[in-house]
Amino acid sequence: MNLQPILPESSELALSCQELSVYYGNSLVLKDINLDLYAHQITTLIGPSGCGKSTLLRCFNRLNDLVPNTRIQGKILFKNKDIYRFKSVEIRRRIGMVFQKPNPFPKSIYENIALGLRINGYQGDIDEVVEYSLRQATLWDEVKNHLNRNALTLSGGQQQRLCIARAIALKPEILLMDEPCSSLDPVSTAKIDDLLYELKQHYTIVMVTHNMQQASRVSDMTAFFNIKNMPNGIKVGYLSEYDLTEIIFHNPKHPSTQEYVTGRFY
Ligand SMILES: Nc1ncnc2c1ncn2[C@@H]1O[C@H](COP(=O)(O)OP(=O)(O)OP(=O)(O)O)[C@@H](O)[C@H]1O
Repeated sequence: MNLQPILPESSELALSCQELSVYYGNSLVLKDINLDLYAHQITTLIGPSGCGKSTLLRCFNRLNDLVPNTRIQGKILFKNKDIYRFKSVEIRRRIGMVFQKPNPFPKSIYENIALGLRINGYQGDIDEVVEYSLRQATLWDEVKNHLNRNALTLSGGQQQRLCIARAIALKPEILLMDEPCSSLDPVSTAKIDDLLYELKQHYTIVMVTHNMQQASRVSDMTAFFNIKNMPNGIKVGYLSEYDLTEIIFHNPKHPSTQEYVTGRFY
C-alpha cells in the first residue's frame, strides 16, 4: 500500500526510510517502514506505547548504534545518501537530538553551549554562537545577565530550551525531539510550541509526542504508527498512516487513526 501522502508545501526530502526494519536481538520491533520526511516541516510521530517511535527516531542519527544488539535492515537516506556512508560523528552533528528529560551538563549556561563547539573544533567566535543559539531558543533574555550560573538552577522549561540551544549551536540540519515537553508544565510547553514554529524556518524537525494537542497544533505532517500482533504473540510496530496533520486529525483514512487521535484507542 502506498503510504506516502499528498506533498506538503516543501517537498524537498530531508530523510527517507526505505523498507526499514529494526530488531533488538532477534525481536523485530519495527517492520518495513517507508517514510519520506520533508525539509523545513515539523513531522510528528504518534502512536501507542511500544510501537517503536523512539526506536525510529534514534535510528535517524544512528544513536541506535550505541544500543547493544540493535540491527537494522533497509535504508535511511539523508541527502540521498545512506546514513551509514557518513561518519557517525558527522551524522549526529548534522542531525541533532533533544531528549524527553532536559539533560543539561552540570556546568554553566555558557559552557553548556560552548563545550560542544570546542569538542567539534569550532574556530569562530564562541560568544557569538552562544548568544545566537540562546536567542534562537528564546532563552537569551532570561539568562543573558547570568551566563555563568549553573544550568541545573534553571527551571525545567528553561533547561529544555537550553538543550535546544545546545543542539542548535552545532548548526544541525535536522532536529530530532523525543517527547520534548513530557516533563514540562503547560506554560513551558506552550513556549516550546511557539519556539518550534520559529525553528522550522531554519531546521527540519521530527518529534515524537503523546500530546495530541501539541501534534495537531504545531506539526505539518503526522505519521501514525500502530502495533500488529503476530501469530507467535510478538508485537511489531508499523507505519499505519502518514499524511498532512490536518488530514490525520480531521479526515484520516483508517478508523484506528481516528480512534487514536480522539483518545478512543484501546
Ligand atoms: N534497548 C532495547 N532492547 C530491547 N527492546 C527494546 C529496547 N528499547 C526498546 N525496546 C522495545 O522495543 C519496542 C519499541 O520501543 P520504543 O521505546 O521505541 O516505543 P515507543 O513507541 O517510543 O514507546 P513509548 O511511547 O512508550 O515511549 C518496545 O516493545 C520496547 O520494549
